Amino acid sequence: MSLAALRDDLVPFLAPYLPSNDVSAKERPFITLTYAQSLDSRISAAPGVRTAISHSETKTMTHYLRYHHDGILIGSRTALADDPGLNCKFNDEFEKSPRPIILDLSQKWRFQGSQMYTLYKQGRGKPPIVVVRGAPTLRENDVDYLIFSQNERYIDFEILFSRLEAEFGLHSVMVEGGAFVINELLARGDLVDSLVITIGSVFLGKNGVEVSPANSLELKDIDWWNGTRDAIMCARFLNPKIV
Ligand SMILES: NC(=O)C1=CN([C@@H]2O[C@H](COP(=O)(O)OP(=O)(O)OC[C@H]3O[C@@H](n4cnc5c(N)ncnc54)[C@H](OP(=O)(O)O)[C@@H]3O)[C@@H](O)[C@H]2O)C=CC1
Ligand SMILES: Nc1nc(O)c(N)c(N[C@@H]2O[C@H](COP(=O)(O)O)[C@@H](O)[C@H]2O)n1
Repeated sequence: MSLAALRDDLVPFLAPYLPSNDVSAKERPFITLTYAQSLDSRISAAPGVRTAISHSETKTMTHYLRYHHDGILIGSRTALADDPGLNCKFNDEFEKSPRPIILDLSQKWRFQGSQMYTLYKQGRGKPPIVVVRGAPTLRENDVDYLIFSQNERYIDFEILFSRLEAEFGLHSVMVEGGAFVINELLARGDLVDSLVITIGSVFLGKNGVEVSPANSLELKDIDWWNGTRDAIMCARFLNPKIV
């Protein structure tokens, strides 16, 4: 299904928060943390339940962000629950799809049979980079593996992002979720260059999957966009520090 047209006013609104076109290698990529949340700070109606929060206007905005990023990162539970495509449908410019990056340390997710696989085979998406702990138990065709040591329970995002730049040449990565990943990155504001949050006009209730940082955080460079049903807040972290 094709996307709604991008609202004209979203282009100047988002411009200051997008990665630059500078392709020279840096220590790490430009990082955008972006997700859609309800009014009660939930990103899905219940654990493992794919939940549409964004209106078609803001869904198109997400594909516009995908158009502007080299990589798109999600946690394994989002990959398993949502079976997402993670491609770029903006103007049907599928070749501008970001490289999916799946944090799948315990190796539960499979590319074959996924929506990402179907899109890749149709030439409408890219194959993933799967982040694993230890040697992959099953090496799938067309998948790149980013291998961490068996001893590492949780991956330090600073190291992960540096490796994505150094080993895969990704200059920009948008992090879409899920809650576990978002909460971890909210605690690492020093690594986040832009924050783009869609707020849908819905309450998802107490069973919903909540996003919330461990500590209070202050923002700067805040701007708001109002759509038909959703709003988007763009910002940067003020005094980001490691908590
Ligand atoms: N509204 C929105 O914008 C979005 C909503 N969602 C929703 O979010 C929900 C899923 O979120 P959630 O359950 O929190 O799961 P996540 O998608 O955040 O995945 C969590 C898993 O990712 C791996 N992981 C994350 N961080 C690290 C790290 N630093 N080091 C190693 N492994 C890591 C772990 O996998 P392992 O278990 O292998 O160790 C962990 O169990 C779904 O319902 C989905 O629909 C998702 C994205 C966006
Ligand atoms: N922007 C946005 N709005 C919502 O309402 C959502 N539920 C999500 N979810 C994220 O998008 C992924 C699905 O992507 P495809 O449409 O399949 O390409 C999903 O896995 C979440 O990361 N995002």
